[in-house]
Amino acid sequence: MIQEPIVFIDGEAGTTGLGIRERLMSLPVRIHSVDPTRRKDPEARAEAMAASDLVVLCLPDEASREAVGMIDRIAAGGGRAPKILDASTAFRTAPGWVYGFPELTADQPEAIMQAERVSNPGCYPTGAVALLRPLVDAGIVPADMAISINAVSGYTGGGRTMIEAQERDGGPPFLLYGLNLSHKHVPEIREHARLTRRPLFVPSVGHFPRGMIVSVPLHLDQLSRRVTGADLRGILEERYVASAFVSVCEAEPVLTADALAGSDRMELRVHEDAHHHHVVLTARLDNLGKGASGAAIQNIALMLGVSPGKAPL
Ligand SMILES: NC(=O)C1=CN([C@@H]2O[C@H](COP(=O)(O)OP(=O)(O)OC[C@H]3O[C@@H](n4cnc5c(N)ncnc54)[C@H](OP(=O)(O)O)[C@@H]3O)[C@@H](O)[C@H]2O)C=CC1
Ligand SMILES: CC(=O)N[C@@H](CCC(=O)OP(=O)(O)O)C(=O)O
Repeated sequence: MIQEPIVFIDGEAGTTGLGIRERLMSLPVRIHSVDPTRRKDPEARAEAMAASDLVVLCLPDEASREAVGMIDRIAAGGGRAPKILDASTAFRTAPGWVYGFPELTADQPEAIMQAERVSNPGCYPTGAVALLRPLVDAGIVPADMAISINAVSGYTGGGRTMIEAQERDGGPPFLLYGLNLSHKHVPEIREHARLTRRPLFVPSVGHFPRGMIVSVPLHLDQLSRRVTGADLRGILEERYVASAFVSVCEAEPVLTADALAGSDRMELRVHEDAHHHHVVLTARLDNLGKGASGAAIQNIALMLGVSPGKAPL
C-alpha cells in the first residue's frame, strides 16, 4: 500500500493553521501534530519536522525564519529535509523560494510542484497581483506606471490579537491603516505584479470577520495603448479561463466585501465609465480562503502531487 504523505502544521492552533487543518481533510494526507502543551517547544517541533514530508508554517515572520533554520539544520545533519510551505510574509520575495500563486502564469503550477520551498501569497497581494500581472504581461499597464491600490479586509486578517480585540470591544466599524505607506505587502505586490515603480497601497479593516475587496483605479488614457474596459476584461478572462478558483465576473454597481466568506474562490471585475475613460479593477475574496488557507491547500496538493478530489469551496 502507498503511504499517505505526512504534513506537519507549525502554528496549527492559529487562525491560518486551523483553516488549513480543516481543509486538509479533503486531501489524502496524514497530519502529524505535536502535543498542544509542547506546540512552541523547539525540540517537539524539530522532531515533527524530521518525520514529515511537508511542513506548513503558519507563524509570525520571525518564528517562520527560526523554523526554516531548524529545517536547514535537519538537512545539514544529514537528515531528509521536508518540503516547506510558508504562510508568513518572510519569504515572499526571497531568492530560492517559489511564489505560491498557481494562477500567476501557465508555468507556475509546475514550478510549485518541483519546489522544495514555496511562499503562500499574502491576502492583499493575491487580489492585486491577480488584477495587475496579466495587464503588465500584456504590455497594457506599463511596469513603471504610478499605481494606487485600495483594499478592505475582514478583521481575521489581523490574526488572533485583532480578532480578540474586535470581538471584545465591538471594534471600530472601519479604519484606514498602514498610513506610513510602507505596508509589509508592498514589496510582494511590486515584485509579483512585475511593477518597476513602487505602488501606493492603502489597506483598511472593517468590523466583519472575513472577506476582502482589493481595488485598483486606472485612467485608461494613461495606459500604453488605447484600450477599453472590455479589452482589459478579455485579457483577465484569457488568463483565468482554466482556473477553478479565479473567475472574471460581470461588473456590479455595488460590491459587499464579505460575499465570498467561507469560499476559496476569487472574483475579478472591470468597472468602467467609458465616457470619462475611467476603470476600477476589483478582486473580491475571503482573506482566510483564497487569501490564506484555500491557497495553501492548492499549494500543498501541487507540492505533494495529490488531488483534492472535489471542487473548491
Ligand atoms: N490571518 C490572515 O488573513 C492571514 C495570515 N497569514 C500569515 O499567516 C501567519 C499566521 O497568521 P495568523 O494565523 O493570522 O496568526 P495567529 O496569531 O492567529 O496564529 C499564529 C500562531 O502561531 C503560534 N506561534 C507564535 N510563535 C510561535 C512559535 N515560536 N512556535 C510555535 N508557534 C508559535 C501562535 O501561538 P500564540 O497565539 O500562543 O502566540 C498562534 O497559534 C502570519 O505570518 C500571517 O502573516 C497569511 C494569510 C492571511
Ligand atoms: C487586517 C490585517 O491586519 N491584515 C494584515 C495582513 C494579513 C496578514 O498578516 O497575512 P498575510 O501577509 O499572509 O496576508 C496586515 O495588514 O498586516
